[in-house]
Amino acid sequence: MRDKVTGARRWVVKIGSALLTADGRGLDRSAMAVWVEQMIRLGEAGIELVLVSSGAVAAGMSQLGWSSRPRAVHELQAAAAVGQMGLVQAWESSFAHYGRHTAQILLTHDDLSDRKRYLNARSTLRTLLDLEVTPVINENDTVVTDEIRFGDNDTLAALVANLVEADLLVILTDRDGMFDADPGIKPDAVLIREARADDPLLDEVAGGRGGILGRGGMQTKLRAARLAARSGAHTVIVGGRIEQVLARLKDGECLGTLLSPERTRHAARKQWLAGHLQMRGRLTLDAGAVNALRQGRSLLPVGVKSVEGSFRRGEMVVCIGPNGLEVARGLVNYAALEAQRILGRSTDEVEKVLGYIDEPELIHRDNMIVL
Ligand SMILES: Nc1ncnc2c1ncn2[C@@H]1O[C@H](COP(=O)(O)OP(=O)(O)O)[C@@H](O)[C@H]1O
Ligand SMILES: N[C@@H](CCC(=O)OP(=O)(O)O)C(=O)O
Repeated sequence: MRDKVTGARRWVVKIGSALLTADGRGLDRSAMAVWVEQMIRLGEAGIELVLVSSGAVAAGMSQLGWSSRPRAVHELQAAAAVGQMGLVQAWESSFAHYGRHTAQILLTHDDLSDRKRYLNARSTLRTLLDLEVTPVINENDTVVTDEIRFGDNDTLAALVANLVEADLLVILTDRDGMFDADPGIKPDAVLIREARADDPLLDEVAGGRGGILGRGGMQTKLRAARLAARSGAHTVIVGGRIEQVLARLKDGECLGTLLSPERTRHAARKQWLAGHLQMRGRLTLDAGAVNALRQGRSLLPVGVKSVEGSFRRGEMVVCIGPNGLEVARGLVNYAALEAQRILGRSTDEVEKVLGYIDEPELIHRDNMIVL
């Protein structure tokens, strides 16, 4: 029984090219339908799920009648642009059987390293999850080069897991999990059931590159598990063709390889916030807001008495109590000029003052450390 898996409420599921495209013969729609059925059941069990789907290049190659993966990046990008259409259509129509919608999100790593774009992507994803729409994410292959060359949706999936604060990253692939050697080279290799993501011994076993369609191999999956672990998420690398794989994972069956983080999600997030960012401004709060923050709630504009500094959306600010002492720090949802205009205002008034509303919170509790 894996309680970290059965207890996970937010999952990121990544499906690699090799699986999705039936080893190069176009999209495997029947396999997609089987995963969708399981994802729908997970949703019914109260799990929020984000899908990271590769397969655009492979689908495009088959639509264009190409039998071998091109080397030139512009050809890969063209194939991805063609294939992405079919890929999202296939997901959408499969979810539509259950009266559910999907949403296409194309991201690059740069989008997630810029704090403003990071927050924007995060609000969109949160909103989609609230609307019970399944986001289907792929790399924005038209504008990336290295990623498309190396096939790195594993890393993208891990960054998405950090972004949405997933509890669990499930990487579905064409093997049953991570073996102690590449099973393509050593047929008697043994499946690793569980390990710590940071275990250095794993570097040796994950040495090989992937197949002709998927490109990352186990190396990128291991790196993804380590990245996901930074925000406290567990990763399962598991065979996507195993019958009812997602449902059985949810039920706690020991399928695939479970890679665990060294820290809890809360500790990981705190460390990330504490270590990486420079303070750009100060918000002075009233006593009510200080209490709310101490009870684990978000900071609303209504509890803010003054704003100092020239910060932008997504930057780090410090929150000071009425006694002048620091209470919290966090990533702010509004730039300084806007924050000035909405301080002391109720949530209803924010939209009237600004003419729009990004988020009701000035700092969301997930983006804050209370001291
Ligand atoms: N230690 C290992 N355990 C399992 N598979 C491995 C290992 N090392 C290398 N591989 C290779 O990685 C491949 C899966 O990666 P990849 O082709 O990139 O798939 P995907 O498209 O699912 O990302 C497997 O088919 C396997 O040959
Ligand atoms: N983003 C591209 C390539 C990503 C890729 O190859 O990833 P993977 O198969 O998961 O190793 C695509 O959709 O084809």
